Amino acid sequence: MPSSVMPTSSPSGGPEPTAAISTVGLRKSYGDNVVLDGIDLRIPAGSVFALLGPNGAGKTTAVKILSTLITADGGQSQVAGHDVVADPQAVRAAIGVTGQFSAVDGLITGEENMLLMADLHHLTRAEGRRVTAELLERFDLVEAAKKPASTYSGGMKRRLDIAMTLVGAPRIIFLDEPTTGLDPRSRHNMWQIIRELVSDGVTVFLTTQYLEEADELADRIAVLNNGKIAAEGTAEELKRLIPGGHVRLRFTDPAAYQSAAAVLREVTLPHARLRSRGGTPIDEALALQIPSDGTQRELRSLLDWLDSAGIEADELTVHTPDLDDVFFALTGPTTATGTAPTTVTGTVPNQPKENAR
Ligand SMILES: Nc1ncnc2c1ncn2[C@@H]1O[C@H](COP(=O)(O)OP(=O)(O)OP(=O)(O)O)[C@@H](O)[C@H]1O
Repeated sequence: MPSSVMPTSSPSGGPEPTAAISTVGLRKSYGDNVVLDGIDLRIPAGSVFALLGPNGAGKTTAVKILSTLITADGGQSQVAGHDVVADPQAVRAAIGVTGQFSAVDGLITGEENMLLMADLHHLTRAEGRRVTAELLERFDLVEAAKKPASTYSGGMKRRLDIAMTLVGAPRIIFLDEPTTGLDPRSRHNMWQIIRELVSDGVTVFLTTQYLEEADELADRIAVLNNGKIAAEGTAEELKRLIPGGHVRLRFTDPAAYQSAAAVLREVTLPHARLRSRGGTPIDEALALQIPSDGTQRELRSLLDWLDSAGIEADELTVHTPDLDDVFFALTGPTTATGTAPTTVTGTVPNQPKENAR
């Protein structure tokens, strides 16, 4: 299993872009719990960086250190060209932070929340009103502006939270799990907002549990595990690190499924869960998974083999590795708890060599 840290230098060999955020040997422990065990990061200005990791990996801890909320035990960090320990005020002036727990005060209106933020940033009254009006418009909150924030939906609250973060026009924004708990539409809206921020030149440091989110947004992704960066690179680079391609055969007839599974030795039948709805047996997991790199040559060979073995699936899909595969491969089996496989894995006997890994 790959565990090396990928190079962060510019692949073109040209001069490296200015780093908005960089860390060298960052360390943090709570008692015996070593949370960050020497983290090196270099995040170019104007890019989106996603920090992935299982629950408790230390993502929020990293955000807190870089945003000067807590101090590291060792190592160095620079944000917007300022050392976080030597010059925390300068760092704070350059950044915005939207945490997992909203800064929105539910008792006052959205507009009042924004004006409060403008006061905190020492904007004049007129400037505060101008910025507030502009941001409420931009985040589609004009209609709700005069209503107490407690009446807002989760997506509206999150938009207000980001709008409040932008009052100070930060060049670097930390978004700690910005879409947790949002429905798919609100999540896509938030992604659009993040893309717009980046097109304005803002650097985004994102932590997320959603691998799809990192895939959609991030220029570079780092996977944090056991206190270290297990891998770092673009989504494509990370996907290439691990084998995970497979062909999935799905059956609607349990008997056809079982005879195919018998042919594909080493199957684990208990994974196939038979369910009954309204008296009709429906098996959502009548699926077999066969390792494959998805090339035309391999697929042709696999189809020939399936024909010769008398296996006829109702659906055949080709899967290339996704970030889920990367995440599970790099962060170990314990993180897969609760995600019991819905497929069974078999090897194809007597197949041409390239089909059986
Ligand atoms: N103030 C604290 N005192 C003691 N331990 C802490 C403290 N803050 C965090 N930890 C521990 O540090 C580890 C990392 O926590 P952190 O919140 O950074 O993880 P995370 O990757 O953000 O997790 P999640 O995805 O669940 O938010 C956890 O084991 C957590 O229990």
